[in-house]
Amino acid sequence: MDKSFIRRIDNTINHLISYNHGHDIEGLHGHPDSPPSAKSLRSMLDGEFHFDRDRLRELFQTSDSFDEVFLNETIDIDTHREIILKACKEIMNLSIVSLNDMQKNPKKFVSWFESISYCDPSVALKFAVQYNLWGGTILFLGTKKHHDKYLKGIENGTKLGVFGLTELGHGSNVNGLETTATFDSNTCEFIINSPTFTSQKYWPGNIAKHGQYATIFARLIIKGQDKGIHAFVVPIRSEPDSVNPYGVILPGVHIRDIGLKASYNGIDNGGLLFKNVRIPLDNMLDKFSHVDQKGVYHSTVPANRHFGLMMSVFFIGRVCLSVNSLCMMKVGLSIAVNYASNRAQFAKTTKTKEELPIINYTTTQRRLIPSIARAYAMDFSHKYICDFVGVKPLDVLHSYSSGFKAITSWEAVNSLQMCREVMGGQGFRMCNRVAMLRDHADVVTTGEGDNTVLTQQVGKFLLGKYQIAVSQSPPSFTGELSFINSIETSPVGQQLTSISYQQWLLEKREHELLKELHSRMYGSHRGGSLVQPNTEQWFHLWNQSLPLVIKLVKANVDRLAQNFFLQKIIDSSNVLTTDKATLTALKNLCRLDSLKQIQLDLGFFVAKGFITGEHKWIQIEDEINHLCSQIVPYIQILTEAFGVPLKFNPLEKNIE
Ligand SMILES: Cc1cc2nc3c(=O)[nH]c(=O)nc-3n(C[C@H](O)[C@H](O)[C@H](O)COP(=O)(O)OP(=O)(O)OC[C@H]3O[C@@H](n4cnc5c(N)ncnc54)[C@H](O)[C@@H]3O)c2cc1C
Repeated sequence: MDKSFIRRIDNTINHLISYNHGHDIEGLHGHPDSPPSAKSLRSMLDGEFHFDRDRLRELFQTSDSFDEVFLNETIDIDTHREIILKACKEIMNLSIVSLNDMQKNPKKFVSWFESISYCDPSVALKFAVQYNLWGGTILFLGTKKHHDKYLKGIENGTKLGVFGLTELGHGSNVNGLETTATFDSNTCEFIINSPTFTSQKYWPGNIAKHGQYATIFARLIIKGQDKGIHAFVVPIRSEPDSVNPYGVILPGVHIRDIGLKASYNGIDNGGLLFKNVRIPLDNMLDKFSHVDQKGVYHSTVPANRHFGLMMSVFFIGRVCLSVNSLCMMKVGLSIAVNYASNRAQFAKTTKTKEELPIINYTTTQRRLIPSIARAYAMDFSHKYICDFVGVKPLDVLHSYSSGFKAITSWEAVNSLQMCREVMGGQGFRMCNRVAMLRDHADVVTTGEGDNTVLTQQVGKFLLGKYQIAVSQSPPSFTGELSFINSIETSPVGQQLTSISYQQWLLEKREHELLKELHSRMYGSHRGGSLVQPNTEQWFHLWNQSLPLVIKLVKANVDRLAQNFFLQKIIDSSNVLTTDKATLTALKNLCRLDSLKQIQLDLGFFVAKGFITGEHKWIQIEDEINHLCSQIVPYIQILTEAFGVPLKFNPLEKNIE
């Protein structure tokens, strides 16, 4: 997005809107004349793949595989797992996406993944394992021979598989994996071994019951030399037959069932150990490196980049999990908004008989509306991020997917907790889904990379870019940091709801935090003495800076989310069918989201002198209340636009 364009964003949006609609948006105060168009909002959120989304909604409504029996009665986990597999097969039968879409049409794939997240969350996670991870390793790390052999069966569910990265002893630090794949020059095979108890593959779905194959990440050992972590396809069960629909466990493979979990009990997570399991040479996924018949190792990438490169291809999987948590949040908000709009408690005065729907209470509005604003911001952001695949470098995409996954899933958990509370006792009932969704969204904060650990990767990426920029004379900020070049020394105005002012605050915060982190790590706090990376001193400094890193990543995501939201408003204003009231609603949501994020970090802005004035704190409260009061009349339109299928929106009808 062009920087100077953003800088004049208030004027620009006004101009674009008046150009298209003959109306000055700043002239709109109070409620717009008419509510936003549910149809326009729905079409923005459904995006270009709305037909696919509708086909899925239709399936969910009509098939009893999506009836979520577990919400109404206790079912054993085995039954649950079978229901989930059946539901996945029905989705597969629609043939909406192919595995190749992860590479060729990621936006379509992510949109599909978000749509399958409306129903029992185990369905989406089963697909995350089968398509994104097991399928993803074959697609991204394998070559033609692997594609020909596996992709079709993965897509239609006849070859179910495992993504075996995490071990009992190593979760976040997967670089420390212990499983070995030793090349045997006599037979030209690899021997897969779990040398210790802690080296067992631990957690992956599809282990305990359904998986026939596993992609196993293991240390490649050739002639006693450790060549680092590589990926191998290892059969773990025999071909299915009429007696054993998922085959029998193969010799040398040991499997355990992880059992009941706090959520996702439709997934057969397990532990997996290998004792001298032999696999042919061809089972090495050899996109980046291979071993020839003579046992000579060949690689197209430097050893120190090999593992990082293997992991970075999972960009789309991480975006999928992020939109998965976003979808759970949207569903929860839809349910809670229905409840709050219909549930009446207390009258305005003792003389009045009629009780007020709880949505009228400011606290209810404050618990729901800022999250709705965030949901819109995150939705638009993820769509633009998908557009960057193949355009922006892998490290930038990795930074986006990691930062947004962390901030979105954390927000989803907080928001779903708020939804639960807004619904009082009804929020506890499984059949009302919100508590169930909260417990599932929770796992997204850990899966596909623990959020806290992911933020460190984003922090290191930003720090590295900053170091390159400031080492030049004069400093030159490009790419992801180009926003720094044009931050004004002081804001043009200080009106709290001015988009330009909000943008200035968000940019200033990110820049200041980055400067602070750089100063700690690169020595200006210690008179400029440079700390060598990969030393104990560097570790100590980095460790001390971790809370700062999380703040930085939040700042980075908030700034980007505002940019993406503004881009969406501009793009929508160029679509003649987008009416004025819808654009006004979007603008209010954008302002509310930015102001809410600023409020959450008010101490920083005040301490830095970016927000001044004795009464500013209360003015921010009032502005947020005011924006919520502007939005509340059309709150149901905003959540209806999320398009939650009736079956998954239990309070669409009355409380039972
Ligand atoms: C339901 C579920 C399904 C899963 N499916 C799969 C799968 O299909 N395949 C697969 O391979 N894996 C899977 N996983 C594993 C998942 O990827 C790991 O749980 C995750 O990477 C975190 O590892 P861990 O659980 O060992 O946590 P740990 O690494 O033990 O982390 C515990 C805590 O320590 C903190 N921590 C760790 N290192 C640092 C550090 N350097 N700095 C600061 N804090 C740190 C983390 O933030 C975290 O809060 C699944 C997990 C779950 C829960």
